[in-house]
Amino acid sequence: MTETHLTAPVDERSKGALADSGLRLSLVDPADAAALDAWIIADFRGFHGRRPTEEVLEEARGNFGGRRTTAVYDDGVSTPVGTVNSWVAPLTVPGGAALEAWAISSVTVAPTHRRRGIATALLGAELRTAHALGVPAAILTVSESTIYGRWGFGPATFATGWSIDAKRVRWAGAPTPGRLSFTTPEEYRETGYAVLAETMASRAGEIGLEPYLADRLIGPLKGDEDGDRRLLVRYDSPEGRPEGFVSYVVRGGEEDFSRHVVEVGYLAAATDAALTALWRFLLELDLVAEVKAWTRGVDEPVQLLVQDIRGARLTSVQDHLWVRILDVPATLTSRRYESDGDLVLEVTDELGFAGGRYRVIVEDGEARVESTADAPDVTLPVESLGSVYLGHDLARGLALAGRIHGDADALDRLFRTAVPPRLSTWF
Ligand SMILES: CC(=O)SCCNC(=O)CCNC(=O)[C@H](O)C(C)(C)COP(=O)(O)OP(=O)(O)OC[C@H]1O[C@@H](n2cnc3c(N)ncnc32)[C@H](O)[C@@H]1OP(=O)(O)O
Repeated sequence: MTETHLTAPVDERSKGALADSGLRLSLVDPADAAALDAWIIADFRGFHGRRPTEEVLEEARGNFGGRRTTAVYDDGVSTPVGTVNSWVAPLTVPGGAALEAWAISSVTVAPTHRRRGIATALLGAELRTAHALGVPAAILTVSESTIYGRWGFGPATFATGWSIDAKRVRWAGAPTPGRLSFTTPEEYRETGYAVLAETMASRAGEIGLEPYLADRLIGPLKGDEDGDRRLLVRYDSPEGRPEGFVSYVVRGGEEDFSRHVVEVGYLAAATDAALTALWRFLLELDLVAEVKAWTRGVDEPVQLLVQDIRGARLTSVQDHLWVRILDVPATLTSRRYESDGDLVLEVTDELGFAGGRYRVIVEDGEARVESTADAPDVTLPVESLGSVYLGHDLARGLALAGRIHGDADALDRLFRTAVPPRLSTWF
């Protein structure tokens, strides 16, 4: 039987390193409810979440069944002192293909055991396992931007936050035909999966979502404090085709009933018509003073959709998806390019997965990648290659920071895409 992320054995090197510190690295059997519950409790605690109720645990056990779940145990301590899980997710790359990527989540180390190398062992194990299985890249979204560079990850997409003064802005976008209607997660789930799949496939940087990640966007999970306040509105084209939805919560209004605040949970739009219609719906809600949204793209057009541009304020821009390339030829040939070119890249990789000198020849938007001994045009660490891989315009800044050497402009021309990559959710 071919090994998969679920069946590959635990990484011997990390197991040995942890054993030297009296700790035990082990996979959690998804059928072992008690072990999985203890892992979930440790995971929630690691992110300062509340202790999960029985109902939340039951749901989470189902959600994590398809993931490789790894724990570090300090024998005698009832919950794991380290957690991580992983699965293989389709990452949309420029041109629209799906690259198999090793998605990593739930990296936690108990505060009682921090800074003893547990995360180092966990991340090393993940990367070696992914590499051994032939998965060409690893991806994650991060709690802090200071953690993952050391393991060869580079920030590859950025996410924006918005605050829109709903009393100030007036719709200035195109007409929005099509139909909006309230729905419920139960009623909409299957349709919502399809809309999400289309949305995710339409932009580099998005990932195909497991049912759990999709459910989280369509409707509340158990234990969601806002579960009974969350509203769901669908958009269907004039022809009746489902193309988008928005979930949101309305708060406030206590002081002044005409000044509620709308918090957008998620806005999915497979088409521009869905995007504009859903923004318009949010901005024109009565009794609302402010609309807040997060995890939008760096090219979110909302300012251009209203008359008073300053009524739509960008409140945050932050690194979001981080990419770790494990196989340079496989990743570079899977995406498309918007101009042709020929570049020799010297990639350095301290962890030894992806280092080497590669000639990248792009013709008609498709790349061939060959090992070469020719002089490099560009020398860069693997994390910088991860940063430019999905098309973001980061090459110049990385060159200024000394993290790309050589002809960064040529690298930029070859790798950058007209539409920047985006990841619109967390995982
Ligand atoms: C994909 C995700 O899941 S993102 C979520 C990450 N998890 C969290 O934010 C939860 C709270 N934090 C934690 O659980 C832990 O602090 C972790 C997982 C971030 C780090 O675990 P530790 O076992 O303490 O890390 P470890 O001892 O292996 O440290 C490795 C190196 O990273 C550094 N490091 C660890 N955490 C951080 C941090 N938050 N910021 C900066 N550097 C860090 C260490 O100083 C060490 O550096 P060195 O090799 O130069 O000495």
